[in-house]
Amino acid sequence: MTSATIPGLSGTDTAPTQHADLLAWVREVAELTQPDRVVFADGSDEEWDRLTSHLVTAGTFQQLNPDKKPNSFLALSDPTDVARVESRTYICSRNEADAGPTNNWVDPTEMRATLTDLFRGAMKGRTMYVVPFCMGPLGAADPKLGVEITDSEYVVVSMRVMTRMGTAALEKLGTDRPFVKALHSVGAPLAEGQADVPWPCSDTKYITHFPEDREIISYGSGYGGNALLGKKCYSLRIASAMAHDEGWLAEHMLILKLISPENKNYYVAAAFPSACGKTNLAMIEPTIPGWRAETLGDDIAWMRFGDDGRLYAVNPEFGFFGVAPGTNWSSNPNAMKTVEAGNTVYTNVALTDNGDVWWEGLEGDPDHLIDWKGHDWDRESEEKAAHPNSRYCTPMSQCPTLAPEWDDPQGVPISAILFGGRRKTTVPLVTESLDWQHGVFMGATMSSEQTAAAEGKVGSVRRDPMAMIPFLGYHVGDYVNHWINLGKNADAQKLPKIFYVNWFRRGDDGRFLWPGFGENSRVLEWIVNRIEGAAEGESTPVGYVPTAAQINLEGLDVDSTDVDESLKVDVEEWKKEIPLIEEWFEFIGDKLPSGVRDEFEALKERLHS
Ligand SMILES: Nc1nc2c(ncn2[C@@H]2O[C@H](COP(=O)(O)OP(=O)(O)OP(=O)(O)O)[C@@H](O)[C@H]2O)c(=O)[nH]1
Ligand SMILES: O=C([O-])CC(=O)C(=O)O
Ligand SMILES: [Mn+2]
Repeated sequence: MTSATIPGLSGTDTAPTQHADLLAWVREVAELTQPDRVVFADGSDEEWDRLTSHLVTAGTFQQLNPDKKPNSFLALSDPTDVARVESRTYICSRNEADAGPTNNWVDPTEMRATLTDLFRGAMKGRTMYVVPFCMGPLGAADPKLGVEITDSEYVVVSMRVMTRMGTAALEKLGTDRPFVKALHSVGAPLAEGQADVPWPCSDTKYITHFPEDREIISYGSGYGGNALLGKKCYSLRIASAMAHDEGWLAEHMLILKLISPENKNYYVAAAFPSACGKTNLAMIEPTIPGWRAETLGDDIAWMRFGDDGRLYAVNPEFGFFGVAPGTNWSSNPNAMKTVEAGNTVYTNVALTDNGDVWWEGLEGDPDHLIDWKGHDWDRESEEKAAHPNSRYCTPMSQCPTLAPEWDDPQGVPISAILFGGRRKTTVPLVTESLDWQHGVFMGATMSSEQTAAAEGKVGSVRRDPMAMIPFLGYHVGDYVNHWINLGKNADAQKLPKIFYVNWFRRGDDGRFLWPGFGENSRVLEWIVNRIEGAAEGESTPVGYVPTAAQINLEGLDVDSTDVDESLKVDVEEWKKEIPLIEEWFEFIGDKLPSGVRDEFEALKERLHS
């Protein structure tokens, strides 16, 4: 096929690919959506400059002061388009039963018909970008490719930061390699002569996944996980379905490398729900002497067993899309150094009078700001200057603690898996599981208070299996069973040990009982020592939990009774969890594996004996 048959691709341009399926799809989408022009994104610096200049002219971006934040930009979104929209997110599997009780489902034929209507003419007045990308190292034997078609320049520049995007990915596609189709529109066509708004989007939103077809279609939102389709949509929802079929794991996990005083490396993967501390832990600065940490990923891990029987993890991403509020030079200096290096897109933070950015929790005490809604803000203002889910989008390569092996297609062998949520009560600072099956039970029943990362009531507790509830591409019962089966088929000696952590337990007055952040290295040290058989822990009804005396608290300036409280296993509090877990298991239904039910019965017995 020649490029001339792609409507909108100018006659003098030729499509930079011979991939027949890709060209056919591009033509089909262009015919349906009727953009003014079609552009293949190459990921070059020249393209970045052109698109960021365009976004500045359009009012979407403000260029930040280059002395403070080189080559960096601030975007203020439409106030209705600030987070993932779980209520508008669908898993359109062929059979409703395969989507399971945690997902919205619509019959795929019906959903495609709805979307076809919405996409008809949806890109009028806009440019349609064809964005080839690769999740995970380009050097992988079987690179995981995708192409996002989008009418948002904001998405193109963000995808360049977050994924291996452009010519290199297009070359990997060759003429016939399979790829995930990821179609996106902000859903705001422009009539002839109609002026654009800085943040086009639609009141109608659909974030849809067709797991059997390995396809994503997203309409109406320009923000984060709704629009950067390589991230949650591909690397978790679609990839979790691939992983289930192919015997691997696609997880909502950071990947961290710990280096002990003896210079031994330990790789840890940790699943916490959105806005519960993954990015912070991924970039931890240990406070205990002799320990160092390096970063491999802050949000997503793909894990598969190696020939040696160990579980290896790679991070499919290329950048960090981190929560800004609370990030500062003391809580997360490495994130600060990463963004200070420039080349960063900030969304919904506040603008200072000297062209820098500010958010709640950042150092400095500005008198005056432009807040995330574009209004004047001063210290008397009642509204927050930055949206609680405001984000920075920044290249991983700028992270000062980046592990040298971050781009290795082999991945890194995982020694420990951490699950953790945000719980004010009940859940101890750290608990070691009895074995893999018990660890899977912990993950399957983990719970957390709702945060601002998705729409919904902040603070209410929900069950969130392995922090995957918004990101499962199939039935939650089948997912938990997949975890059980991987353990059954593995060499138990080589499986990572599973731990449950909670940095967020609180005292009566609402204060955090544990200082968290860099001090979490003390918990990590205990975990590593448990792996080495070199630390004590108490056997409790919920698993092995250290006493305050069993973790290294040297030099820590906190009330020791607070540490005791953070580690307490209160049997009466745990008994109150039982009906909640019961309810959760009923909700999952028949597909819940029997091994997990056995663990529940055993827990009940231990709590009552
Ligand atoms: N008290 C306490 N707060 C923490 C700790 N670690 C992170 N936080 C806070 O939790 C919030 C979210 O932290 P992040 O590290 O950005 O969370 P995340 O899991 O990466 O979130 P997503 O990017 O949405 O998936 C921030 O406000 C942090 O300041 C901790 O150890 N203790
Ligand atoms: O997906 C997003 O918009 C941001 C994110 O990382 C999350 O919410 O977990
Ligand atoms: Mn994060």
